[in-house]
Amino acid sequence: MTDSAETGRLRQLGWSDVFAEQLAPDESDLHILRVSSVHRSRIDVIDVDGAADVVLAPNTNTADFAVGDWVLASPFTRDFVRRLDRKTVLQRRTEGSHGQQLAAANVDTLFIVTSCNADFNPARLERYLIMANQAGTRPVIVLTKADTVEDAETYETQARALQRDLPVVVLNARSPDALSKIAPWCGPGETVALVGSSGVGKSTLVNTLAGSGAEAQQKTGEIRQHDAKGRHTTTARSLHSIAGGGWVIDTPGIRTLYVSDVTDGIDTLFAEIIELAPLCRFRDCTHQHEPGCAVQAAIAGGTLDAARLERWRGLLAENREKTPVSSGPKGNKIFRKKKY
Ligand SMILES: Nc1nc2c(ncn2[C@@H]2O[C@H](COP(=O)(O)OP(=O)(O)OP(=O)(O)O)[C@@H](O)[C@H]2O)c(=O)[nH]1
Ligand SMILES: [Zn+2]
Repeated sequence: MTDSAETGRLRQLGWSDVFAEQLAPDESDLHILRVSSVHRSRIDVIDVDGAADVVLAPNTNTADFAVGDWVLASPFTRDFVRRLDRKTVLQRRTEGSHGQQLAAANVDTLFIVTSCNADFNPARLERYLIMANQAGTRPVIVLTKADTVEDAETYETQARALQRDLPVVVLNARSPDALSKIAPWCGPGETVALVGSSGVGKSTLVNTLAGSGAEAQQKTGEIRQHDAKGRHTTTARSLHSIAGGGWVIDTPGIRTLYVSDVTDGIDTLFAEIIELAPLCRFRDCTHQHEPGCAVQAAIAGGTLDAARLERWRGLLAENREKTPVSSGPKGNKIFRKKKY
């Protein structure tokens, strides 16, 4: 087992008990590494001292790795030994196939970025929230371009209503104080990622997070290394250190992700509807026309937004359509019509 000073340094990299508990006694001497980028035939890793090395077996499928993963390697040969189980994993559905592509692993907080303008779209934000819930990451809504509107509070109120206890941060991504507003989620050892449409300010925020100091530039900038043929290559790292001590994962794939097989995430997002359902008179109530429906009663009473119920239905239907039958969502039965 690594000594406590070493463990303290590993924690700066995002290491936690969830990973330490996975180490077998005979693995105590192995090199602990974090994946900083994934390429077609190799992975880049870092350790507490910066860029490190790992050698994958020939023909390893690097699609099984994600930026943010923890891996173990032999300290002598640098040979890859194994990948540790993930705390959280963000995946994206690949277009035209049923496969899922890994976007990032072990992300603690997902910043869902949108602007105080026409980009603000509750239905799309709900999709991102579902994805974060499903992945096990903590979602935070970041409302950018607050400096361009008079009524930022209107957007903030709408964002807060999307999910219970949802943190919402309103800022100008170009202003230096943006960092202090998102700092609570970016402390030492914390890993964050950003999603959102083009132009909402994700790059601006990543730059703000990385800071502008020489050391930060060096840490987050491009890294030079030898490729398989011994040539020097320059590659962009996807795991950037944050000025406050945390890490931001910024891979090309992560910025736009899709909804699929996310039943649990949907249940969390629409918790107030899920909690009302058992109060309906009929156990298999579809919440459309049945007498004694607690969901319809909440809409009539003004405590539940009818549009939200519709979006819940739409997302469940979409999820059912996109999810392979073998792992079908348990929520399907809600849609099975029954004659009374
Ligand atoms: N006024 C103002 N401008 C902003 C703010 N955030 C971003 N911008 C500007 O909006 C433009 C787009 O910002 P980016 O950071 O490139 O957006 P992005 O989300 O990274 O976009 P993609 O790289 O296309 O995904 C830039 O000109 C930014 O300077 C903000 O909070 N206020
Ligand atoms: Zn009902």
